Amino acid sequence: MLPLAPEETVTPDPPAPPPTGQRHRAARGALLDPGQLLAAVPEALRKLHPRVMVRNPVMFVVEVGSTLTTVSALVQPSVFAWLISGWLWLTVVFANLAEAVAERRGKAQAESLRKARTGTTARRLRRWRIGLERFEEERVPAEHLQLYDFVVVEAGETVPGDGDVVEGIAAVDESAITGESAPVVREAGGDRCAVTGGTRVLSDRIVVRITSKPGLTFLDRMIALVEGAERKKTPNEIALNILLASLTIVFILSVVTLQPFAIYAGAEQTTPVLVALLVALSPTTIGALLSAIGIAGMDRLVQRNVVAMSGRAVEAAGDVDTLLLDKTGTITFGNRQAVRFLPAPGAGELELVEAAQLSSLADETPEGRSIVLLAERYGLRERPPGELGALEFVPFSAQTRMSGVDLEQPGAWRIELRKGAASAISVWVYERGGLVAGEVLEAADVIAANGGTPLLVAVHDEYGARVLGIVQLKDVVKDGIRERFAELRRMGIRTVMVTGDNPRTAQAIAREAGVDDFLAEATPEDKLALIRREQEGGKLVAMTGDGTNDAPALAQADVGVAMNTGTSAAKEAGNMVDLDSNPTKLIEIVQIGKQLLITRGALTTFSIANDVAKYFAIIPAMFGRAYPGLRDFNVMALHSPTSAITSAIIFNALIIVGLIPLALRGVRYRPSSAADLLARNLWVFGLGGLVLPFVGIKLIDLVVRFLV
Ligand SMILES: Nc1ncnc2c1ncn2[C@@H]1O[C@H](COP(=O)(O)OP(=O)(O)OP(=O)(O)O)[C@@H](O)[C@H]1O
Ligand SMILES: [K+]
Ligand SMILES: [Mg+2]
Repeated sequence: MLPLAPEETVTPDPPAPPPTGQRHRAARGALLDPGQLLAAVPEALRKLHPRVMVRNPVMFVVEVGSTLTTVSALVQPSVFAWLISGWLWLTVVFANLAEAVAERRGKAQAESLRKARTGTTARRLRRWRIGLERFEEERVPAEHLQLYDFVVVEAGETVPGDGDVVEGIAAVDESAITGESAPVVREAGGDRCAVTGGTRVLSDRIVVRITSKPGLTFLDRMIALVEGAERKKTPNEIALNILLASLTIVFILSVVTLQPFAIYAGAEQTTPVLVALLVALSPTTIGALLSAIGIAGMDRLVQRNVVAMSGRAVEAAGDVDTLLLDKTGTITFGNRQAVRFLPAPGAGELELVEAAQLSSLADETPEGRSIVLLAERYGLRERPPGELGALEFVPFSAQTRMSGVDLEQPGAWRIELRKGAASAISVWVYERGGLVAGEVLEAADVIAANGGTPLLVAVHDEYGARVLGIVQLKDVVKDGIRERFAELRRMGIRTVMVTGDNPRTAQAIAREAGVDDFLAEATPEDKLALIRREQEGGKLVAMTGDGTNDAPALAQADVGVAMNTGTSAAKEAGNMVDLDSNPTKLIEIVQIGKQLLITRGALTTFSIANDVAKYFAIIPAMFGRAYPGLRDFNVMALHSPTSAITSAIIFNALIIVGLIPLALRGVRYRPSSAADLLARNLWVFGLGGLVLPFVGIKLIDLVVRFLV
């Protein structure tokens, strides 16, 4: 037993940071603010360090080119050389700016999370003398808490670390972490026992057992994540980077080998011209925005209160083929309520109600609680346990699909009561020498076929084993869930509803909700097997879960979203945590992942199309004099060779800044199949990428012609 009222009175902690519910909104509004761009300039300049730049091969080449051009401008000064050199440096700075702006929001968020962490003092409990059940409080800085320490948290105080409530119940303000200002209830025992360090207790007093090691709390990990300290390139990003780097190498080779031909043709080119050609041809737009796109994708998840442990998980979410969704709580509202008692032939109604009530006394599931409530309407009150002899409760488990109680007056009588799934109870009764009447099973089937869940109530006593009747549980399919599944289908994603419920109920709900497939009477092992099967067929699988028995499946899934209220085992196993603990969030996560992939694809298409167009501006300008035939290609009718090249480079730099908002916000898209999206992207971003430079470079040329 744990300690009770402490003797000393303790002054509460310094006031916790103000609820940061506004945080997300404020950050979102600031996304496209030019002030944000300006504020990120110092960071963008710091990133010019070659050690940082080299991580981005395309932009590193531009930086080297800028240096060469600057040297050449110093040796052979001209307005043209200085213009090119200046704009090349700007190109690099703009690329860094994209990344810096993307990181800023995470940094701001990390800052506000840090405030929730610092300065918290813990009221740690210390056993006063070995063997005595007396405890003493001591105050220690939160960072010094060890695994398995016990701490007291009272109204007005900040929870000093992650842990499970072992005593008491409290309203907790989790806004510092979730941004959600409505308080939540956390209580000892059951599924809602987890509290997170940095949240604030609003009422009452709880004792918490710490479950995180110092420096490894959820808050610490979240700070590291949003700050990007742990950001590693994802396999897709690495692959794209290799592709971009190879393209750049090809262009370097072609530009370098161009010079001998140029000299032969009597059109020797200067360093600024060669570098400009290289930069114009290289995929600088996507090279500049790639990392910002990834950071922004993670950030969009954080805005929706989802913490992804890796960028890879976000990408996987965008590629998911199969979505596993729980029935109860995800597709339906999940508070399955008892609505009716149906006595079996030969059994009395009150007999059934009483058996159902007794078997639910210790059943903390929503189903169990609702049975006790419904029984009260029959005038049955909970009785003091002594009256019933010795009680032994049998808790509900997803494996047994039943729960109940054994009552015993040793030496006198013994009664076993069970309630549960029809199949499970039938077996239980049969094993004890009884048989379930056909009428009962028929009635159960009718309930199931209408989407309800029948629970059979059975007794085993001196007269043998028999079924007393049925409790009908009702659950309602969430509004709008059908439309969401239709959306997912348009994206080519298969939805599978997984439930411990019987196949009839499952089928009825599956049809009503419009999922593609369902798995009924599923145990956690079945879930794991289903994921493996899908993966063997080359599919990427996403799922949500909260229980400890979901942990293996969460670990196996390509995208495993753990609920924040769930057990620590589930949170460790998954690769994302939903702070709102809303299982339907999985659908949004998939959409965010898709948007990330689509944005990256669209901007890559745009970037490469763009470079093709620049080719037409620069090549005729370079060789127009040596090969008059090329002048026919000078479709843009630019003022002069130098003006053409300068305009192309200015356009190349400006397009990066122009696309930063799109990279951060993500390309807007409507759910549709991959093929449709590809076609649309080719049209919009491919064609747009081809045409835009012609217009842009021409316009810039109209100004630049007066300079060079
Ligand atoms: N508290 C309970 N006591 C006895 N039997 C129960 C209880 N709760 C559920 N059952 C029975 O066990 C079956 C399995 O329940 P379980 O919670 O594993 O799955 P579910 O809630 O139906 O589906 P999901 O996997 O979507 O949560 C239910 O269909 C019901 O017949
Ligand atoms: K380019
Ligand atoms: Mg359940």
